[in-house]
Amino acid sequence: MKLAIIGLGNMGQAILAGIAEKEVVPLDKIIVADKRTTVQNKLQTKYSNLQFTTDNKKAAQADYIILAVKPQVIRSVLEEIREVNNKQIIISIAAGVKMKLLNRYLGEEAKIIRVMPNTPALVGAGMSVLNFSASVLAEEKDFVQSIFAALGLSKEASEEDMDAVTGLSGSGPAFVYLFIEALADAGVLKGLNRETALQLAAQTVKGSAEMVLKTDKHPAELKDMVTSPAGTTIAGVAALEAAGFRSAVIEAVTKATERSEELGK
Ligand SMILES: NC(=O)C1=CN([C@@H]2O[C@H](COP(=O)(O)OP(=O)(O)OC[C@H]3O[C@@H](n4cnc5c(N)ncnc54)[C@H](O)[C@@H]3O)[C@@H](O)[C@H]2O)C=CC1
Ligand SMILES: O=C(O)[C@@H]1CCC=N1
Repeated sequence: MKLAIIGLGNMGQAILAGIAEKEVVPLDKIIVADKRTTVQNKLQTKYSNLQFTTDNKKAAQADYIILAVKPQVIRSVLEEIREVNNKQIIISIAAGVKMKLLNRYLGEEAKIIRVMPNTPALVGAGMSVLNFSASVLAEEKDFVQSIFAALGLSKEASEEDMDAVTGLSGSGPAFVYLFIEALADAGVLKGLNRETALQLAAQTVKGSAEMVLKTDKHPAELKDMVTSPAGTTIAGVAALEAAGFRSAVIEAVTKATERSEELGK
């Protein structure tokens, strides 16, 4: 069994790092392809057993092929690999790129899996959402699920949900980083040193997220637990509400979802 990753940018490298860390696929069974040879130098120093190529057709001989190129270049890569590929499993992580388009290039019977991962996969804390074409066999599904489960949480969704998934968990890390940066800036404004402020901000977000995931409590209940009558927190919550924090976040996910829909056209 051989795995290829085509496109070793931010997300391709995050997936590779997660696979290497968890040893879910041995590195000597992985071939990676990118047009940039500078990526090769960097990756070969880091992972000595990895096979690297600039030839997508060579990578497309693998059994499972992860396409981690941008939506804007995926058509040209599909053109290249479709000459080689016939019964392999194609895993596309491209935002907005629909099954219909992938089928147009690879055939109606092609085994295609759409996945929307996110960059925290790099540290084993990713969120990946998978959508399978009907022709993918149970054991193939299991194998691909095992890869993404090793990178964090993984779950299945219908294709119609994939744009919203992209807007929320695909793009979401960037929104959360903005929040962390803003928390840290506020700490600095109030006299904390930058290093301390950033650590406090990141651990606060991590701990709060774990409370949501590990307790059965609704976020509103968890918020109420922090919010003492006439205390500090309610003063801050009121300021966030006055500034339209919730509607700004809803608008961010809505715009990201709409952009994913656009990329699919
Ligand atoms: N960055 C993220 O957080 C996430 C990205 N994605 C999806 O992952 C894909 C890649 O995104 P990023 O890693 O952010 O982009 P990126 O620009 O960092 O990486 C793309 C890589 O593809 C390479 N490339 C370009 N043309 C190529 C070709 N013809 N053949 C082989 N390699 C080629 C580039 O050299 C680059 O290394 C996109 O489709 C995006 O929608 C999905 C989930 C999250
Ligand atoms: O910004 C993007 O288009 C990609 C897809 C989801 C996260 N990053």
